[in-house]
Amino acid sequence: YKRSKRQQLRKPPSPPGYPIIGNLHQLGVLPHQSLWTQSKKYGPVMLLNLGKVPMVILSSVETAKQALRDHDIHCCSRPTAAGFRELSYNNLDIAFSPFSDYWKDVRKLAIKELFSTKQVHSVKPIMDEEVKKLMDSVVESASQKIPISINKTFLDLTKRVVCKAAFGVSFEGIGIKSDGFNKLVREAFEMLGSFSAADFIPYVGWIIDQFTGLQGRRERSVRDLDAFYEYVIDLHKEEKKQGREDFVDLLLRLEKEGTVLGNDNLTKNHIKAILMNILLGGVETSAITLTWAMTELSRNHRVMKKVQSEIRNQMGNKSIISFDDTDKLTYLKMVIKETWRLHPPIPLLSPREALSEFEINGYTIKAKTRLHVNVWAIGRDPDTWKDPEEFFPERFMDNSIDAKGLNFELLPFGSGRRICPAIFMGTTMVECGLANMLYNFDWKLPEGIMVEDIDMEESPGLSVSKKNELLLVPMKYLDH
Ligand code: HEM
Repeated sequence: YKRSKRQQLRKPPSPPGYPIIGNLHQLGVLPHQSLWTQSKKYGPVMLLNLGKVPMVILSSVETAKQALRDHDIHCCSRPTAAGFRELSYNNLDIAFSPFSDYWKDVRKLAIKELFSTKQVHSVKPIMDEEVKKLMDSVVESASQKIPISINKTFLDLTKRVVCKAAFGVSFEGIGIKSDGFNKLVREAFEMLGSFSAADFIPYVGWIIDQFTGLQGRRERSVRDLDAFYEYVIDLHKEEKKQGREDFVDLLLRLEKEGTVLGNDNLTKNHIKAILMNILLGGVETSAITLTWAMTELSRNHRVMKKVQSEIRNQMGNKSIISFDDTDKLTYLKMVIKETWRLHPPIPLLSPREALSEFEINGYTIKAKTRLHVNVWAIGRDPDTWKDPEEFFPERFMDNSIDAKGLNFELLPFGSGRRICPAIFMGTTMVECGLANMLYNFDWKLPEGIMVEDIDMEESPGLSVSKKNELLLVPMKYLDH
């Protein structure tokens, strides 16, 4: 009986690998790209063996739907991995915690207290103030006709908003230099996205991590982030603040009240782990989207002009566009969706782990298999999208595809039980940041740079940002 059961199992196709390491060497520096190339040969359900760990890559709308909708309950856990474990104080956060009562409770709490529509609305004054500061600084550069780094400008905006909203301090109040802070966040994302040999090769993997320096980098990243959380928490304990309760105040209050999540009492480590999700989730993903959007617009003059005239016609003579003004900006929303199609900030989504056996396309996915949905590949699939390499926002005109996790063609926020809980907050920051930059300024390339010179190279990590700086010269559109 056992043999006949085994014969019924159909393994997904796999590229050939080496003994011990399996397919580990085939991941490359940008795994979403190399896995996309492999999936063209081996199909939309592909099995790789990373040392001892089986990993399935799903690369089509249909297979993503089967996993994240039909079998979500079978694969809504997260695998343990050295990077996730160390950065999340042993999986005490939301994003990397395995499926458990603790995860259910902490996610519920976050949705109610941190990411609700009401909370996002309470952040509106902060967002308006920070956007205004950003516009003032860009006006300076415009008056001197000097190019600015779009990557840094947007990262500056999102970190200022997140620091104020979540940690209650202005960014300068944190005491880390701007570049140091950017590095801290980028390094953490690289550590989260790195494939650590210790996770895949028993007994000797850790030696490889020591040898490659990965272990040292990870320890440094954990230490630096920990110092940052300590500083922010101490600041909150010292001060008797008036006014709006920020995320840290709220978590400290819940700790004091003896809140229980799953079987755990909320402790300082739980708070730090949750702050890690807010910091990393909140700062980079939105800034990455904004930078790619400006990059695509700089390469597509027609789309740039069209979106600017929509914003300028609709907004009249405002000085700042608030996030509740963006409802009418339908073409802007299409531009953002098109950016997410070609440049999803987390191109392989965060990994899932199968809790029990199930089937996709008739192939057996065994319990404990690690799953990744390659949303980057889905966005470029010619069976789903006409001329997929072209940046053409109008493709969203005659359909109701949105990015909220129900249309499997476009999954920048994932789907199912693990979907990003902060879709509203993320979308709001992106729409507001982009609308203001396009409304207040025209943009041109620096002297001697042609459109063909704009590169699209990506930087590795769990989230994938534009590797090189996009430099653009702002020109003030109107004096309000
Ligand atoms: C444009 C902005 C954003 C994008 C594209 C994005 C994308 C994602 C993706 C792809 C996931 C994994 C979904 C899955 O596994 O199916 C995720 C999870 C998550 N995101 Fe976001 N995110 C954004 C903004 C934010 C913000 C602003 C925050 C918090 C302030 C945040 C917090 C989280 C958390 C806590 C999770 C873990 C959910 C869980 O595992 O239960 N994200 N996000």
